[in-house]
Amino acid sequence: MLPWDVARELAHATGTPLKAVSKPLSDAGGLVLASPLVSPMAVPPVDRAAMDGYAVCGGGPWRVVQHVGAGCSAPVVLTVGEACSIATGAAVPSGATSVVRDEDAVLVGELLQGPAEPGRHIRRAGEECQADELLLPAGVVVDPAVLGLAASVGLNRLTVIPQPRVAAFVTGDELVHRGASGPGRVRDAIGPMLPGLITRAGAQAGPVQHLPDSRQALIEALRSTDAELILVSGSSASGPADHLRPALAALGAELIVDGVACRPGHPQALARFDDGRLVLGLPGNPLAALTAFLTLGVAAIRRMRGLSLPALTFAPLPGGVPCHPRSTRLVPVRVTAQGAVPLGHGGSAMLRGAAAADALAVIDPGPASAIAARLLPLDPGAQPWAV
Ligand SMILES: Nc1nc2c(c(=O)[nH]1)N[C@H]1C(S)=C(S)[C@@H](COP(=O)(O)OP(=O)(O)OC[C@H]3O[C@@H](n4cnc5c(N)ncnc54)[C@H](O)[C@@H]3O)O[C@H]1N2
Ligand code: MOO
Repeated sequence: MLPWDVARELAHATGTPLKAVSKPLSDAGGLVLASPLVSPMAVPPVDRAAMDGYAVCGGGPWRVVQHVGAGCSAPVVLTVGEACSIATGAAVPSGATSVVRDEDAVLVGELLQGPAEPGRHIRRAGEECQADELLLPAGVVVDPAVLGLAASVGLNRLTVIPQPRVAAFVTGDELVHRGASGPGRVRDAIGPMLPGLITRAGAQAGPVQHLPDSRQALIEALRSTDAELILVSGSSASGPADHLRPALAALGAELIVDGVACRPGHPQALARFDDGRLVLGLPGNPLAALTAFLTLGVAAIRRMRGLSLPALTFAPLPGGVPCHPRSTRLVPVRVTAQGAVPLGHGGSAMLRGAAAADALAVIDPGPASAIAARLLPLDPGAQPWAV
């Protein structure tokens, strides 16, 4: 049974970043830069007007000689005493010393007057970046602003790490997928959570497949997929219907994490096949499955995506939360301006607390109560935050 932090770091270390590929910008969103983003050109490439108005040369008054639209590429030259009307973003004519905004411009006949400090309202060539300048290091998530930046420096493609593929097998003869639980029937609450968790963690979710409680069926399922990460729920303990560890042993997988000292979620397991595929065992109790995915699953996926394991930020726990003497407690909390407030309903078979929560408070083992805790976001796509 490994301490929670050790298990999480081990899961991260066990993942292997996928091989970098080149993708058009339209397919690169959400992936991680595999190489630094370097601008191939100076931006802006030429001096541009920052306002709609008039480009002027020297002191006023000026005679308006022509118009320069944003898409105008013909060379325009101004000499002292001349002006041309200009649109925001248009290249300023050579000779222009300033731009007078429309609202500051006074036009009397063909003569223009207005304030014209040298350089005013002109975006200088190279002001945002120079050619060959490093803009972002490898390891940054390509979010919308990164896509826009890449486009604005003239790139059509990015070198990125593709999404890992995640297969999901939900086991349990007692499970039903429609209608109510009852004697001998338990409504599957893990299957509906997995696609969103996988997607929000930045991976590609295959269909959730349901398996009977059969060692052979599990062995065949594990053999059948080439996904980089395979989730198996509901076979993690040591009962007669819990086939995960025997199936992994039969297939020669290496058990990397065999239980984690946390509550809920202690029977979780992580194993690796010779070909590098990882298997994550999610305990059958639904909150335990969720905590296991957020602990080991997110850590392994982040490494496969080329991301580090973020340090979690602390928040105060008003009133304190009792520690467990030996295990890390994972407690559903809502993050407020006053700190992280436990919501109750955090038993391992319940999702009511988690569904209303923003995060799990990570309560380190100890003899008494914790007055602050790290926060593990319930949304695996969220950044850890502080209050
Ligand atoms: N002798 C021991 N028994 C148990 C231990 C233990 O250490 N020794 N650990 C308990 C804990 S903690 C957990 S968590 C579970 C883990 O069990 P499994 O991963 O083997 O899962 P099951 O036994 O199949 O199911 C446990 C529980 O969860 C319900 N379940 C299963 N799958 C789903 C699902 N998809 N949706 C909703 N509920 C599900 C299942 O019906 C059981 O009630 O083991 C404890 N026992
Ligand atoms: O640890 Mo179990 O995973 O509490 O429900």
